Amino acid sequence: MPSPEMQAFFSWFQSNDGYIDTAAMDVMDFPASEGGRGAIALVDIPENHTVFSIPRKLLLTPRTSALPAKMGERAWKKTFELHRGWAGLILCMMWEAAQGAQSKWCSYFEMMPTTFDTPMFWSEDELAELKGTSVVDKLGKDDAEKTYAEKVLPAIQSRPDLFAQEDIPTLYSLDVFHMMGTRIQSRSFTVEKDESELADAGQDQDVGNASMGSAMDVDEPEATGHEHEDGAVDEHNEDDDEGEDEDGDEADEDDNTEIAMVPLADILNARYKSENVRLFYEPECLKMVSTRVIKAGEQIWNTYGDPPNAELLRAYGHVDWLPLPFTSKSESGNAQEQEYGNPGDVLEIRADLVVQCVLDELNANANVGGGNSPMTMDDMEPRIDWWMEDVGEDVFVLEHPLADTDASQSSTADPKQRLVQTLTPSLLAFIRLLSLPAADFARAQQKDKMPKPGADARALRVARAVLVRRAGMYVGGGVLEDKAALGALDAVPVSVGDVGKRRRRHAIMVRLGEKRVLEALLGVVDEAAGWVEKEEGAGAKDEKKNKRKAAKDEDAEGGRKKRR
Ligand SMILES: C[S@@+](CC[C@H](N)C(=O)[O-])C[C@H]1O[C@@H](n2cnc3c(N)ncnc32)[C@H](O)[C@@H]1O
Repeated sequence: MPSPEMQAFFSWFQSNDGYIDTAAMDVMDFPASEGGRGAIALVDIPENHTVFSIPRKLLLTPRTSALPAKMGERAWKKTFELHRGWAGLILCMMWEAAQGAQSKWCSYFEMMPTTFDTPMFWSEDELAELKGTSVVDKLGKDDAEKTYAEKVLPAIQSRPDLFAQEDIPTLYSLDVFHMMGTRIQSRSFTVEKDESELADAGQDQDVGNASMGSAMDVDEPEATGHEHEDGAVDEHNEDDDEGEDEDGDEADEDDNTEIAMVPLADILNARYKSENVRLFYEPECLKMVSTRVIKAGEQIWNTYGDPPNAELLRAYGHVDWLPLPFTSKSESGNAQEQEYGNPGDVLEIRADLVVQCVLDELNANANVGGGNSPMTMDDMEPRIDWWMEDVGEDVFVLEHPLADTDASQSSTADPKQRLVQTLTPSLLAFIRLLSLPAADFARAQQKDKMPKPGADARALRVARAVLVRRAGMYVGGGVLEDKAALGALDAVPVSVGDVGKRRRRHAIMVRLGEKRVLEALLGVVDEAAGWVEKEEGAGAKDEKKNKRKAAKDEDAEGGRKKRR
C-alpha cells in the first residue's frame, strides 16, 4: 500500500495528464539494499511496453518554473548568472517548494526524500574513511557553498518581493540549497529540449540551459517512432560531471539539452546491469519503456550508467554489492570463495603521481652523483603541457584486469599488447612521453607525434611505483584488512537508524573495490616484469650479437677486398 504522499502524488500526476499503466506497475518498499522505495511489475510486462509517460509540462526546469520570468532575463543571466550550472534549477526548486500548495509541483516535493547518505552530508570523521578514494576529490562542497554565497543568496536578497526575507533561514538556507542540489544529483535527467515548445513560448533557447551531468539520460527514439536501439545511450556523463556538484559546469550555449526533474521517472532504482526500462523522449512527453520482458514481482530498474561504487556513493549515496564475475586467488587464497563488490569498480590515478614516479625512476638511474644533474619538475613541464593540449587526460582510469569490459582486449593474442591494454594505453603513453631523452622529446614534438604506449621494463617499474604509492594513500590497509573490517561490521546487523555504521560500511566497500583493482594490477605488473626484462635482455643480447656479426662481416669483406 503506497504511502499517503505517494497516493497524493499519483493523483496529481494522473490529473495533470500523466499516464501510468496501473495494471502493470505499482510503487512499493524494497529492502534498503535494493533501493528502498521503487517500482514493481504487477504482471509480466512485455518488451517495448510503456509503463508510464510524463507530459513535458510536468518536468521541473528553469523553463517550466515561473521564477526566471518573474526575476527577468537580465537579472537571471547577466547579474546572477543563474543560467550556468545547477544554480538556477536549485533556486527554482527552493522557490517552488516555498510556494507550498500554490506550486504546481507541491505533491512532487512532498514525495521526495529530505535526507541523504551522500558524502556531501558526512562528518569529517566519516569522510576520513574515504581517504584515497576518488570520492574525496570530487565532492565539490566548497564550490557548491561558493555558488550559494555568491550567486544564489544575493539573488534571493535582491528580491524581497519574491523571496520573503524572514524565510531565508528556513526555506532558502544553505541546508535547503544542499538538499535541492542533492535531489538534482540523485534524481534528475538530461533531457533534450523540445524545439517546438521553445518556439511556441518565443523563448530564448539559452534560458535555463543547465549544466551537463545529472543522474540519468533520456534516449531519443528512432525515427520510426518508439522503438529503440539495444544498448543505446546509458551513460552517466561521468566525464562531464567530473568535479562538478551543485555548482555544475558552465552552460554550453549551443547545448540543446537541459537538466530536468522528471516526476515519477525518478522513482526507479538502479543496479549494475539490471536495467529493464529506459526513458525515451517524444515531442510532447517522456516515456518509460521496457527494454526486456519484466516478470511479475520483479523490480522495475532504470540505469544510472553502471558507475563504480565511488561514483554511486558520491552522487546517489549507495553502493552496488553483487557477486563478482571474477575471483582472485591472491585475495581469498581460495579461488572458490565468492567475492562481492561492484564489477564496474575502477582505480583512478592522477597524472601528478605518475610524473613524480617517472622523475624518481629517471633520477635513480641517471648517475646523478656522477655529474648528471637530477631531472626536476621544470624539465617535465613542457611535456605535461603538450600532453594536456593533445590528450587532455590528467586522471587515468584503470579497470580490473579480469573485468573483461572490452572483448577485443582479451582476444588480443600478443601478451605485450594485452599488457598495454590492461595497464591502460594512455597511462603507458604518458610514462613513455615523460621518460623520453631530451633529443627524442624534441623530435617527437617537432613531428607532432605523441609517443605510442609501451610496456617496457622501465614503464613497468614506474607503473609499479605508481601503484605502490597509490596504495599508500588509502586508509585501512589492503584488501584483506578491509574485508576483515567489513566482516566485523557485518557480524552485527546494521539497524536502519545507525547512520554512522552504514556510512562506514559504504566507505569500506568503496575503498575495497578500488584496492581490489589496484592489487590485481600490481599482480599483473609483477608477473610481467620477469618476462619483459628477460625479453629485453634477450633483445639486447641479440642486438650485441648482431652488431658483432655485422662488424665481423665487415672485416671479412674488407679482407676479401684487400686480397682481390
Ligand atoms: C532516482 S532515486 C530512486 C527512488 C528512491 N528510492 C526513492 O525512494 O525516491 C535514487 C535514489 O534511490 C536509492 N537507490 C537507487 N538504487 C539503489 C540501489 N540499488 N541500492 C540502494 N539504494 C538505491 C538511492 O538512495 C538513490 O539516491
